[in-house]
Amino acid sequence: MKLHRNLVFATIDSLNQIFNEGKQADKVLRHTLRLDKRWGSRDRSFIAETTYDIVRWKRLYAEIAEVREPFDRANLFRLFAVWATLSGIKIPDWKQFEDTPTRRIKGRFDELSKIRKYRESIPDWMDELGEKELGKKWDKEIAALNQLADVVLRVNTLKTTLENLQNELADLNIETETIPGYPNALKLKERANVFITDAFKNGLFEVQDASSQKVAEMLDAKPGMRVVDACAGAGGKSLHIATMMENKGQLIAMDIYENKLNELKRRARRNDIFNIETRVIDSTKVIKKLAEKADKVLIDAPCSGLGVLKRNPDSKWKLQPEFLDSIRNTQKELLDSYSRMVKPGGDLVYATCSILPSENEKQVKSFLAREEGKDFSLLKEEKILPSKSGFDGFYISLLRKAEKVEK
Ligand SMILES: C[S@@+](CC[C@H](N)C(=O)[O-])C[C@H]1O[C@@H](n2cnc3c(N)ncnc32)[C@H](O)[C@@H]1O
Repeated sequence: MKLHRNLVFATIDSLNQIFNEGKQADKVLRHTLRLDKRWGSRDRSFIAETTYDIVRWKRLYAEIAEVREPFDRANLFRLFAVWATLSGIKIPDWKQFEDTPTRRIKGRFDELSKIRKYRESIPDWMDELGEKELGKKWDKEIAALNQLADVVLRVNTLKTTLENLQNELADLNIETETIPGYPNALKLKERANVFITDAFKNGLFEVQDASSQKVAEMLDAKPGMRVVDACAGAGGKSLHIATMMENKGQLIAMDIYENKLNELKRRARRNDIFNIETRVIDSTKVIKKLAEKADKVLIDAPCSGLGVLKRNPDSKWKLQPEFLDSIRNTQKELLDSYSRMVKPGGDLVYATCSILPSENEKQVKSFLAREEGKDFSLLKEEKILPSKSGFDGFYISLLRKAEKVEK
């Protein structure tokens, strides 16, 4: 592969914004990829994939290159040279790459690969936490979380069928395959920008990881029910739930951020979904008003996001251990407070995109032992491990509230 100067420079500029200006990788790339109209899809893939690779392997590459943060431009080129050398790409004779020690890079790689926190390129605290919570399993999970995520679509069954969508995409040379056990999912055989297709613009599918598609399935909302999606965000799960409800009944989508709910409404319109009502949680009244009124409540809780590192490798560097303590506290509060919306005999689904027991089964266990959870019992739980599923790491549990006994 020949390296092109403008693509390498665009990659270096993106890295500078992510590492030195604290910007989010996906936002930076969205902006960078719009900068030059002459770039074709291969050029864009090069910039995006290389940037993500260097973000993912930042600690390992920095250790190999013997550079420390904050990275100046020369250091960013050194990280790039490590990436290129380890990818088997010939380093060009540009002045930025003068004296690149190719042999030393390979030697340092072999040496550092013996130590997990370098091999998997993660902060010390994350490595310690993973081992403490998952023991021997951590090795496999963190390795799986460093693999590139597949692109998975969820078919909008209100507007098309899996077969029709598969054919429509195939006509555009976007080949997909079904995934056994995931009835509405299609996996792209090769990465492609599906967002520019008419099928996407017409709401025939959403991009949603296979594990995430299991959440609405566990909730199993039926047409005509009243359902609350209490942490709906931009509505990834809400859209799926509303689709399963066939637009019949009421889905109340809540979040503390109005802008996320506005995005949800936009997506709902594209999907031809009409039974979602949004509510901003700006006081406890919003929850109280719905006390014991919902057939089903989903708490897709804010979490560490450790299960989705494949997709967001920069969160390895943005996450802080103190955030984890506070988020566990939030999860506990949400379970205690939002579970009150479930009517007797109704269901509560608690889910996270984390693989840490302290955010998952331990939260549920202590909820069931508290006064607030005394009427609930655990019916099912699924711990989706990235090493086994090949998709994101998730935790999903189904709790049922007891019927009221007449006295
Ligand atoms: C895991 S994300 C939800 C993702 C969303 N359900 C989806 O499928 O796209 C967690 C959401 O919880 C929201 N959140 C944080 N604190 C909250 C609170 N106290 N009450 C309700 N939502 C909250 C966040 O804004 C975020 O959108």
